[in-house]
Amino acid sequence: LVRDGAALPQALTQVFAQSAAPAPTRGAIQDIAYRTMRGVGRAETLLNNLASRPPEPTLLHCLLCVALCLLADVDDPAYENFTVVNQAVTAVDSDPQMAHAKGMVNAVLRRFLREREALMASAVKTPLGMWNYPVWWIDRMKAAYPQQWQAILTAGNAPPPLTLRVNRRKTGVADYLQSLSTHGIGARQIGADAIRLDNALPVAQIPGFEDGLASVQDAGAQLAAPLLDVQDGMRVLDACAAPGGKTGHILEIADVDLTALDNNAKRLQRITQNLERLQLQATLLQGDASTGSAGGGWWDGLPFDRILADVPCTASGIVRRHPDIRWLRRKTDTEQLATLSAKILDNLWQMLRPDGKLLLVTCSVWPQESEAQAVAFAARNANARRLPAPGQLLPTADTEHDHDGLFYALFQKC
Ligand SMILES: C[S@@+](CC[C@H](N)C(=O)[O-])C[C@H]1O[C@@H](n2cnc3c(N)ncnc32)[C@H](O)[C@@H]1O
Repeated sequence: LVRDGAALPQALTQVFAQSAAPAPTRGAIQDIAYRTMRGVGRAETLLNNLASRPPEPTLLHCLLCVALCLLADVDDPAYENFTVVNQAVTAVDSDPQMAHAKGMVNAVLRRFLREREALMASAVKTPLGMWNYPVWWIDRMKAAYPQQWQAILTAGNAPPPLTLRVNRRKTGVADYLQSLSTHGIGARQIGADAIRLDNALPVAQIPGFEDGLASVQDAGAQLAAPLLDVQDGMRVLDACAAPGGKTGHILEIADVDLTALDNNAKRLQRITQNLERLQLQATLLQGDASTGSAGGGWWDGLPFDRILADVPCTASGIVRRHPDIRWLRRKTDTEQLATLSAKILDNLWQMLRPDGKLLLVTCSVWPQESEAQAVAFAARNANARRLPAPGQLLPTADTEHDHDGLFYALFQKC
């Protein structure tokens, strides 16, 4: 399904809708799927070297790639080798379309185990086998970040930690850490409101989650609401708001009149759910952030004091959380999304009051969507003064400062 263009969460939802698999099996399927997204480049390289005539990219090809991903992961093996081989062979045997290939699958996987060292050494000589990203992605990263490209690609292959945002309306970081400790959950503070758990947990096991004491949000994303500099009584627009991570944070920080806009009705429902859990309120609107300043659209014509523009982007900075993104994106997506974002920014700028502030956010590391976008916006709008903000944050898996790759540029209207 992902090969056909479906995002992994949607692909898994589709698979689970057609299966009666119990919860633990679904958990295992999900884990294998995410591992596969992180390792499929190497697995395909291995398969090309292992099979004299690798199967067409059909179910059989996918199954071999999944098995090779699991067998190649010697640092964090999910299963014993014999389990992987036996399960792969059993799966092939149980499908009338694939059963003829049972012997081949068995032979390929066993040969891999016999010759693993040499095969891995050969696979990592190719960029795809070494880094597990499309080659165009690797080349672009090298060009954009000649010094850091390897660290960025490595960070994107690491499993993400679970980072929480403590709801300061309900509790404080110290008290919440204490509560986690009482529940035997190891964690540390990594930002003003950010806590990183030592081990990931299902949200149902996070103390006070259902009562809105904490939300799941990357530490880098938690910089948005404080940077926006919201004060009680302000009129604030969160322009590309769904699923509402930053909406919730803004409302936790100040009593503002907040409009949360998104053009996707289904995703807007997720803002409703999140705000209900946090017991906070906003006006939710479905609309296109790139239109509406000229009247006749979703905007009521009253200027905003603050605008958060968390524009749609390639999400190239959050690949460790969404390892499928690298395989779904096309090289040309960056330009298309940058063009849309520029339109959104210019439109929103008309809705900002003089002296007001607009914060541009992307979860991308491609300069075209981030720094170049900010520079071009300032060049187009002479009344935009750029204020200090972090700029490009590169993803890092450092335990003290762990965060995704994000970009922040703050503008004030003169
Ligand atoms: C990066 S996500 C926003 C994440 C969100 N701010 C948060 O912190 O949870 C970008 C959002 O922009 C929305 N979007 C895309 N194009 C849009 C448009 N033209 N107008 C409004 N929203 C748009 C998408 O549906 C998506 O929900």
